Amino acid sequence: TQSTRPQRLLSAVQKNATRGDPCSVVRAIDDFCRHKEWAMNVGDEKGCILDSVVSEMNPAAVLELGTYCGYSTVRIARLLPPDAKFITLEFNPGFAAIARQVIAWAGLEEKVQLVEGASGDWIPKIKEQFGIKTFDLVFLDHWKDRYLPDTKLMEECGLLRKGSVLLADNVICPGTPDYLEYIRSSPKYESRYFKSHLEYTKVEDGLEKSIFLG
Ligand SMILES: Nc1ncnc2c1ncn2CCOCCNC(=O)c1cc(-c2ccc(F)cc2)cc(O)c1O
Ligand SMILES: [Mg+2]
Repeated sequence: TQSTRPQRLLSAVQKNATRGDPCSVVRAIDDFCRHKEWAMNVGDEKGCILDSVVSEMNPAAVLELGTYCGYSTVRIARLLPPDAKFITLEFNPGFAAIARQVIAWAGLEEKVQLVEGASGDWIPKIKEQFGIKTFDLVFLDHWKDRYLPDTKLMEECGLLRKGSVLLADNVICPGTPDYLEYIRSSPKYESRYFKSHLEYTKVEDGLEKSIFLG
């Protein structure tokens, strides 16, 4: 039977990366996506911006919306302090199955809780299910038309505190116009755009970093 692109990406990790070495897993995925098959990981260029945001925050509680193959999950988890809580939500069971194996190859399965399901269904249940009060950092990288409704949902569910950071991928390509309009005009957020490129291409894209002011 035909393999899927995520399966071929996992094979490239298992072939070229060292078990237990997150950086080699990140490098193997970037090499595969740059030289073999493009895939919608945040990539190396935007990944460096993600790394700097995570490192400067040293977050105790992180939420990722949209795991895909686990590339950004590994990038984030490798930088977290030992007892940090990190939840990543993936809707697609096929993607989730691959991501679990990529995260395990990096040796980070203890640091990440991968939950399968839709963000809109899970966000209201996170507090009770995982004993999390608020998130210090949320990385939005799922359906682009879910960024805005899910941000409002996180506000309503009290998952954000003064100083919580939302970091949104793809605000230019594919684009999240309603989210950008809301977050940049809302008095509840202080936003900044980090100009970059769509992963593995010369097309413009960027990350929007927004601090919740409470
Ligand atoms: N827990 C959840 N709840 C709800 N929905 C969920 C979910 N978990 C997953 N999903 C479903 C959506 O997951 C994938 C979303 N990501 C993208 O679509 C994406 C697309 C491009 C892209 C594609 C083609 C181009 F030509 C140019 C750019 C680039 C990117 O960097 C992207 O991130
Ligand atoms: Mg993305």
